[in-house]
Amino acid sequence: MTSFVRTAHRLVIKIGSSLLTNEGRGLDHEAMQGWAEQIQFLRKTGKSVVLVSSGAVAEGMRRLGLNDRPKALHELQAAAAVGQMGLIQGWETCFRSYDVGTAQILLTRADLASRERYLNARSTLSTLLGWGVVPIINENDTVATDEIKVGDNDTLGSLVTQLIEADGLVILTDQAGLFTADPRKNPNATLIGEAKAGDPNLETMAGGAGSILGRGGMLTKVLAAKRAARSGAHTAIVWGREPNVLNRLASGESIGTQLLASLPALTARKQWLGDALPVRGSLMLDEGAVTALCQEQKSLLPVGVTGLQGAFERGELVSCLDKEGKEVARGLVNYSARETTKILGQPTESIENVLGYVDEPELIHRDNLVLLQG
Ligand SMILES: Nc1ncnc2c1ncn2[C@@H]1O[C@H](COP(=O)(O)OP(=O)(O)O)[C@@H](O)[C@H]1O
Ligand SMILES: N[C@@H](CCC(=O)OP(=O)(O)O)C(=O)O
Repeated sequence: MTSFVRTAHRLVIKIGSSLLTNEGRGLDHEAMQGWAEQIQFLRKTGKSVVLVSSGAVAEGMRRLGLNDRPKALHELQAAAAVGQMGLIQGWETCFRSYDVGTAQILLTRADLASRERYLNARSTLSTLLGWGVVPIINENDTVATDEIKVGDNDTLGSLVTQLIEADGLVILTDQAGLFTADPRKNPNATLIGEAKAGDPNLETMAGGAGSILGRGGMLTKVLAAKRAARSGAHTAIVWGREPNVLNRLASGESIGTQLLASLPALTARKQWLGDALPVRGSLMLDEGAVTALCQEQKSLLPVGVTGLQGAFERGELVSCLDKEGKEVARGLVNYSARETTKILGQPTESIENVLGYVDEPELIHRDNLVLLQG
């Protein structure tokens, strides 16, 4: 088993809060220096690296002397603002010692959901990489509210992987990798060396965060791998304190867990459509519609829809669910929820009779549809 990192050209490396802040005791400058040195080594071997760094809230809590994560949103946002200063200062100092420039990029889901801002972020990141600068990304926690936030940096890391079309995502965390169960709770859990990204069994093994510092736990990492795989990228989940972890991965040593992409990459627009936009509702599909979408590469017609949920508008993203409620696809819907309620189950020829007009013959056109296999 060889690590995919060896042949990757463009990598996103994500480092979690508890690793960075020494389990909340304060930024671990020595460890940061070690990762910066290894990233510099990777860059010297011709790889481009984008860093996704957590730790703003954890470091803010330490600087403010808070023992518990603030519950009030304004306090959480303020703590993140305090901690982000230390975080970026720390990274700047580490990379500066190797004469490498850094850039701070703070994003929210709203930035990624707007096609224009998404493309802007992409060209800024490409420009920085072209200049040999290491972009350091975090969520813009100081302005992020529930409606516009990504919520955890594993997800953000996978969105950035898609954004820059990286071929690998490396998640450094506080466990050796993905285990068959949370090793903090189950001492008999064993490490998974390699699996297929998107394998639904992985989601049942992965639990929540291990400490008050972490956000998503293993589940968000497994889901991040699934998303990254949609753009053809592989994911490694590894213990960040493993000596020389990044250099060893780059030399091909397989450490931790590798979740490998097995499907052809979606086009950049379809990745954006399926992952960056918020889902506004869902459509329940009959078996014929699921077959038409998943096996026959067809558009979704109203006749194959048996029900819906949500108050979506025309042009918004909706989930397509099979009879068991499993999401099989996502797409931009041509009719609002109000209109869809009236035409569901109807043949396309009846749309005009029922609504008095026809916007499009399909409920979701194939070009605006993303299949979610795996
Ligand atoms: N199946 C699993 N394998 C490994 N760790 C797991 C698993 N399920 C849950 N976890 C927990 O996930 C934690 C890592 O996630 P998290 O706390 O969010 O860290 P990070 O800050 O690195 O994102 C581990 O400390 C562990 O307790
Ligand atoms: N944006 C937040 C990090 C959120 C997060 O996902 O944390 P983690 O699970 O430790 O990667 C912060 O900087 O505190």
